[in-house]
Formats: sequence, C-alpha cells, structure tokens
Amino acid sequence: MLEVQSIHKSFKASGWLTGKPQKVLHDVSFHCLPGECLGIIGESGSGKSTLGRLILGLDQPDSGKVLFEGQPVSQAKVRRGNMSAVFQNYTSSMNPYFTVREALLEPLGLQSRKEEDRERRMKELLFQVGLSPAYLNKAPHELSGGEAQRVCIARAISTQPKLIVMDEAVSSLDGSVQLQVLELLKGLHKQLNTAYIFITHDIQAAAFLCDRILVFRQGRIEESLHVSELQHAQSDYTRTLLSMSMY
Ligand SMILES: Nc1ncnc2c1ncn2[C@@H]1O[C@H](COP(=O)(O)OP(=O)(O)OP(=O)(O)O)[C@@H](O)[C@H]1O
Repeated sequence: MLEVQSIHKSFKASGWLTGKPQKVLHDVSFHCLPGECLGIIGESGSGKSTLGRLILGLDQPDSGKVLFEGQPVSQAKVRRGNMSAVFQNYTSSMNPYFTVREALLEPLGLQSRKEEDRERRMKELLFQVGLSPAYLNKAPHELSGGEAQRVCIARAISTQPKLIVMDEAVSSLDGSVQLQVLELLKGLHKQLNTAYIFITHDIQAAAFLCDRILVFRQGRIEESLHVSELQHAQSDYTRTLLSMSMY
C-alpha cells in the first residue's frame, strides 16, 4: 500500500558561510501493507519526523519516491481521504478558537453529508475515542492532554483513511494516560483495520502497538523485525535500545 523507495533528504546548514548541507535520510526504503501497524523507532535526531513528513507529502525527498497505492504522495488527490496524521503536540494540532464540534466538522465538512448525518457521525467518532457527546461544545483549553489527543485521533479516523501516520502521538502524555491512549489506538486498529505508521523513540510503546518495527539510526534503517523477534535482535544498537527501555 505504501512504498518508500530509496529516499534521500538533506537540509541546508544553518550558517550562511558554513558549507555542507546536513544529510538526514540516507537511501531509506520500506513498505507498509494494508492494515499493518508499523513502528519506526530511533533516538532523537535520527530523522524520524523528517521521514514522517515525507510519507505525508508535507515535504519532498531530494531523490527517491514515496508512493501510496502506486501513486506519488506529493499529489494532494492521492493523500486526500486516504491518509491522516496525529502529532505529538495535540494543543497546536487544534485551532484554539475552535470547539471540538468545529474541529471535527473541518474534515467531515469536506465529505458532503447532511447536517444531521454530520452531527450523528461526530457523536459516533467521540464514542469511538471514549468521549461523551458533551465534549462537542468544549474548547481546546477545557480539555486534558489525553482528551485533546483523543479528539485529534477522532479527527484522524473521521475520513476513514487507509493509513494514519502518528509522530510521537503519546510521548507528551503522562504514563497512565499514555497507556490508555495506546489501548484506544490498539482497539481502533482492530476495529477499523486502518494501517498505522507509529513513529516513536519509545520501543516499549511500539512493541505494545505494532506488528513490525523498523529500527532507525542516523537516517538509515538499522534493522527490521517482527515484534515477536525483538528479543532476538541482531544489531547492537537495537539491543541497547531494548536494554535502556527494559523491554
Ligand atoms: N526543516 C529543517 N531544516 C533544517 N534541518 C532540519 C529540518 N528538519 C529537521 N532538521 C534536522 O534534521 C535532523 C533530524 O531531525 P528529525 O526531527 O527528523 O529527527 P527525529 O528523529 O524526529 O528527532 P526527535 O525525536 O527529537 O524529533 C535534525 O538534526 C534536525 O535539526
């Protein structure tokens, strides 16, 4: 379904006299199957978010391709309704002047539905993420972090996409709330069979949610493993990540 083919990405160095561009992604290739939950783990600065932006078509690789069902994600029509995203920073993901109703209406409004259908769909979406219909009238500042991230998840599933890219989607949440949101994501994955690309520095969270894990290091894929094979990881780097997380 998603094919990443030999992508390279560099950024210009920040100082105007300091020569070389910084190479962030080096010849990265992988695929994600329909309904698969693929984890991408790696340390801070390894290029995970850059990769996430390229998958979402928010930025372009210097070379290589990102294809969704054989079509380039750089075309808006390929992404529309098929792909959505959940980011770490749930507060800035929501317009502070929008109520939850308005935040949900935005993606739903794109689909031509009657008003009563949209109202029913918004309540259904809130139910799916464990929130009551009373939340429709709340503003973002009236929500806890976990509640705000649930609203962002409701938005992400509202168009029934085939793929959701999540970049550190639970990392800003407190421990117990993190687990609740991971359980919600796991339940939704079973129910909707949407593919997930779950980008995180947290190998434990990835192991909880994902079927397969790509270990990312300094802009390269170090290792690709099924979750059941994690204990038998070949690379020293993966084993270090595992020991640090006490998985
Ligand atoms: N738009 C940009 N312009 C210049 N440099 C960038 C840009 N985006 C990312 N970088 C650089 O690319 C490198 C990788 O950043 P990236 O955010 O992709 O890593 P990451 O693995 O997601 O890290 P973290 O988990 O800390 O967010 C960093 O050195 C960063 O400074």
